[in-house]
Amino acid sequence: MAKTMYEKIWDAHFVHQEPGQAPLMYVDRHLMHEVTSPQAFEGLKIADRPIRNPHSILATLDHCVPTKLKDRINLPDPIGAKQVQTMMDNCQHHGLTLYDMKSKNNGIIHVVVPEHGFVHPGMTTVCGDSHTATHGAFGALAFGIGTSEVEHVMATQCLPQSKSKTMLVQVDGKLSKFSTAKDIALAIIGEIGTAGGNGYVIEYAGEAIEALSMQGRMTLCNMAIESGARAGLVAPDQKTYDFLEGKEFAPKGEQWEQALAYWKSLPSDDGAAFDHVVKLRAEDIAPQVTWGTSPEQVVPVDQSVPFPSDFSIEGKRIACESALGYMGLESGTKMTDIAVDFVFLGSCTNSRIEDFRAAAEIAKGTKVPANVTAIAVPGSYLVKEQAEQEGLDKIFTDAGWEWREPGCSMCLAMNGDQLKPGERCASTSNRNFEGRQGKGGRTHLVSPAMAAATAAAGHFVDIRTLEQA
Ligand SMILES: CC(C)[C@H](C(=O)O)[C@@H](O)C(=O)O
Ligand code: SF4
Repeated sequence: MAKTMYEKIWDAHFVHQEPGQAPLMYVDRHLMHEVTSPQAFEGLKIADRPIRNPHSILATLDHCVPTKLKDRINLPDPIGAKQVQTMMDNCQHHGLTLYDMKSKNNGIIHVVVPEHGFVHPGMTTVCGDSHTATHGAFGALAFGIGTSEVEHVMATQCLPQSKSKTMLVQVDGKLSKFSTAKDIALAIIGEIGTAGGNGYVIEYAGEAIEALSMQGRMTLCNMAIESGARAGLVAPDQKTYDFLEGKEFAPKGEQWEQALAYWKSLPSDDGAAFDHVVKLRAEDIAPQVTWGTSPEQVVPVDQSVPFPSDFSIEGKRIACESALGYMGLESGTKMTDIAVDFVFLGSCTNSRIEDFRAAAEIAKGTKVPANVTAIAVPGSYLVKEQAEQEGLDKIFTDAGWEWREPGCSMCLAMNGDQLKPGERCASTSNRNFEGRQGKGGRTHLVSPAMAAATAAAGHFVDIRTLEQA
């Protein structure tokens, strides 16, 4: 019978099912950061259990890590400092690979892991972090788990998992040069809503997805979780293999050939049935900006803040009213008339080298207005190094941006980088919930190029109009 990629990975990792209980799935890779692991290590200690496969684990420090160099030596926040120290102690005790703040490999877990080729097509991958979906870009089944599950996986290398339904999101046609993977991700969420993916694993396919670079596919899969899906997947292809070949944790020699043969068997079979299919045309996807407090509250940049009456479903109408109040916005305001106080270029959605290249292209020769703060935060030290070699840091600092050390930074207010109440931010991250970037902070999600144009103008800009100028 024709199978989807998800079904193939599922079948290959099925271990056992007790009657009346969820199936047990084998876990290949376990990613870790300092926020969701301490209680799991504590649980192991109390039960006096070892870690079953320390080699399946790769850990980093990212969420609590300050991005100002001077603060990285003595962390100003005692809670963050304790989480960081606990992670270092736990990894040392169990002999785990940890990219700590002194490591040249340090950075955000979902940026660092692909840099070293740690996750391969067909692998099951978990992490106590919802944006684990990022690694679906490699055709791996990757998803976030809770802290008690982190402990369970460390002890057993298995996870009780119910089987998901399958959704195909097919994006046909060609994207305009102004739109990016981020715009595709936001447009999909705008279309299906933040609950649209509930109970599903999404496979992204179609000409526009095939045309994305590996980094673009990571951005897209990163946001699968924001549409409510368990995970996002893109079929592996030559781009995937080229990306992985030669990386530290990629198979070598004969094992590479064997792996390649397996990877090539993974894409969904012709005629495989999906439980739900959504189709979009890439040509229709304009640069997107969120106006509300949920990623689904999004419009193309040339449109206006909606009216509650635009929504026929009552829940969405109420959500619109509440979001407008929190965001301090009036219906009918053109998105391009909304001024910002802050611009954040970073997060595991958009802090890879291609993101900095795209933003720098627009930032070049511009000046951030005096009343705007713009920070560029590479996702890892390797991204930072590469960007500096290309002179991108200079482009940003010449334009009045701050150039920071890697970490989650202003994606979430956990490390000193945050908005003040009422401040408005154009952000390349993935969540615009109330208080996400600081209590009372107002977040608008955009692509890196849109963020750079916003930083230069002090308000949102339709980047499609820039070239004609
Ligand atoms: C801290 C962590 C549990 C959280 C997540 O799961 O996503 C964080 O990374 C986030 O983006 O909100
Ligand atoms: S960058 Fe943001 S979304 Fe990604 S792991 Fe860090 S906090 Fe979560």
